[in-house]
Amino acid sequence: MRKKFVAGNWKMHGSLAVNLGLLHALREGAADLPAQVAVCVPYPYLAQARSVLNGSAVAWGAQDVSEHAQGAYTGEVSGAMLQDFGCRYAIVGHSERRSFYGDTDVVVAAKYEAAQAVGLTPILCIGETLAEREQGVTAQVVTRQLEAVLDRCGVASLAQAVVAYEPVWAIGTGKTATPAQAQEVHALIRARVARNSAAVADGLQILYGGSVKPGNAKELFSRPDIDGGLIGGAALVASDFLAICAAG
Ligand SMILES: O=C[C@H](O)COP(=O)(O)O
Repeated sequence: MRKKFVAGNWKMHGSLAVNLGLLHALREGAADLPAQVAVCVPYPYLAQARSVLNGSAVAWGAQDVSEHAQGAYTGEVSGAMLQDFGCRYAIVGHSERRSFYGDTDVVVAAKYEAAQAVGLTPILCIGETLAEREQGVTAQVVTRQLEAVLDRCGVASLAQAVVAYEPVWAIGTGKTATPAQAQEVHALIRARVARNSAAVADGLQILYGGSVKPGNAKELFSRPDIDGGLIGGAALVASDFLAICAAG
């Protein structure tokens, strides 16, 4: 039986002052929830997340990681540095990284590998754009994105990873995929992994991301292949995020 997992992705939001109240509210509010809970914060706030969340039920992580272990890569942050700050997770392949910063499938797979090399759990984001959905190529797109990682790291690596299906057209738009639409793609992802390993597919947490709110979380999370959510905007409001976590 897979445990539900709800992760917040703060994106480029926050300040030391604003984060403080949010982190303390999560520390207290998530104490007795059955779901696993994590927040992925901007790099400068990792120390603050560690300081407030250490010893709590809430894990923390980063929103990206370099594919390089170390060296002359100005502006990059390595997996080992994230480990230094107690991170458990690193998001890789978020559609905003893919579209704004040119992260290709190959780069995303390299980042996934770099995260795992230091013991971080990558949260691998995959998902189609609106144009791709309208062209009827959703299955091909998510399969291609997943296979980039399968080809590089093998199916066994997914036993130490989380996948997040995030249809790009649903991110920050208020347009949530219907539970049936999301379930269909989640089942397809799990079936593709099962072609390589039924056991890994069975244990794999596949999160849904894209305009998840307190009002739609329960219905989404009740679908058999939806194991929780990767939450953007609603993760910035403690009561909303905790309500979503409680739906898990
Ligand atoms: O990583 C989170 C997703 O991009 C979802 O963002 P959203 O909940 O604001 O739509």
